[in-house]
Amino acid sequence: MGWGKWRSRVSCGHPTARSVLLAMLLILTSLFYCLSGYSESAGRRAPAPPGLPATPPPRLSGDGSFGARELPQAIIIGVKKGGTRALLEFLRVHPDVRAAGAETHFFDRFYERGLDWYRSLMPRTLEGQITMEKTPSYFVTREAPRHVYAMNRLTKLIVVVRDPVTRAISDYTQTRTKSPGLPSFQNLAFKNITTGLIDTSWSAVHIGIYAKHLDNWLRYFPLSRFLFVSGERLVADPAGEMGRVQDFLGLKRVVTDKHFYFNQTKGFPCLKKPEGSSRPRCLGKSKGRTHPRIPPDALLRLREFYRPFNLKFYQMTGLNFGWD
Ligand SMILES: Nc1ncnc2c1ncn2[C@@H]1O[C@H](COP(=O)(O)OS(=O)(=O)O)[C@@H](OP(=O)(O)O)[C@H]1O
Repeated sequence: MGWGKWRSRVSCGHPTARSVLLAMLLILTSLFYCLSGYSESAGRRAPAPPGLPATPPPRLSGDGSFGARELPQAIIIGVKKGGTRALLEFLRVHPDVRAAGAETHFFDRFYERGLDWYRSLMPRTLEGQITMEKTPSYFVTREAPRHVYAMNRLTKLIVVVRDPVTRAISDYTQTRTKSPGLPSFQNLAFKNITTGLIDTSWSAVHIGIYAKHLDNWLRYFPLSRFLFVSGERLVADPAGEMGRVQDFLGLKRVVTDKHFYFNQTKGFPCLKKPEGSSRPRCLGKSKGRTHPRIPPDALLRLREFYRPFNLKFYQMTGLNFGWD
């Protein structure tokens, strides 16, 4: 069959030629849709099926590093000299915890700098990791609960508490390290040593009135939002206390007794493998200082002073810390 004849057959609409043409058209059309559909899904995110959230954007930051900085979901708010550094360092061993290393003091000193500034201090986190920070002065700062509430009323709050008498001596020991000429502990703790009148305006004494500070926080947060960690048990049984903390934070119990050993020289539990290191490490020299000897009658008077506040604190928290 010659070219002319073929052409005339096609143009004349011969049935065989028509079906061949139709088949070719169909193939071409489906090929076109296939190709255009492919390029669409490669270039754009497919819409989420009804009722399901759209695929979250990848947590890649502008500079290409992984994760995003988030505001903390949990904060160690106190207390100063309670064992807050130990707790944070123990938590950082957990792969799902990322924490700001230094105390940020956002809610007590730098609140006017705003939440974006605060967020910028946080480490990057991946999906499923929680962001934390510790600033022990929050617990005794009047405005702190209101500020934390304004950020997120569901923030989890951890308070490491320690016998207020030992805590006061620890606080004093730290101040004396920085100012060697400081008067004696009893000189500062008592308005009048003979009458035994306590100077509650001295911060080392004031911080230990836990019931009073907790009262201020309870104006904003229910008790269920708090976890009270015993500073004494954190030393005597770090793994046990860490179990409670991980449960409270909704974390798998990853940090266990396998992570700790008791360092006889330091007199404290230390980490076998701290975050980012494969070598054992204890906390620095500023943690676990030798305390000065305080006269027994001064200690006794101070214990008497704290007793009713401690009992109130046990009642408020439903926990007996055994300080009396
Ligand atoms: N594992 C371990 N290693 C060393 N120290 C430990 C540990 N666990 C708790 N502690 C106690 O922590 C006390 C210091 O508390 P903080 O970290 O809250 O102090 S601070 O407020 O941040 O300055 C610190 O107080 P001092 O003993 O008075 O120095 C320690 O008693």
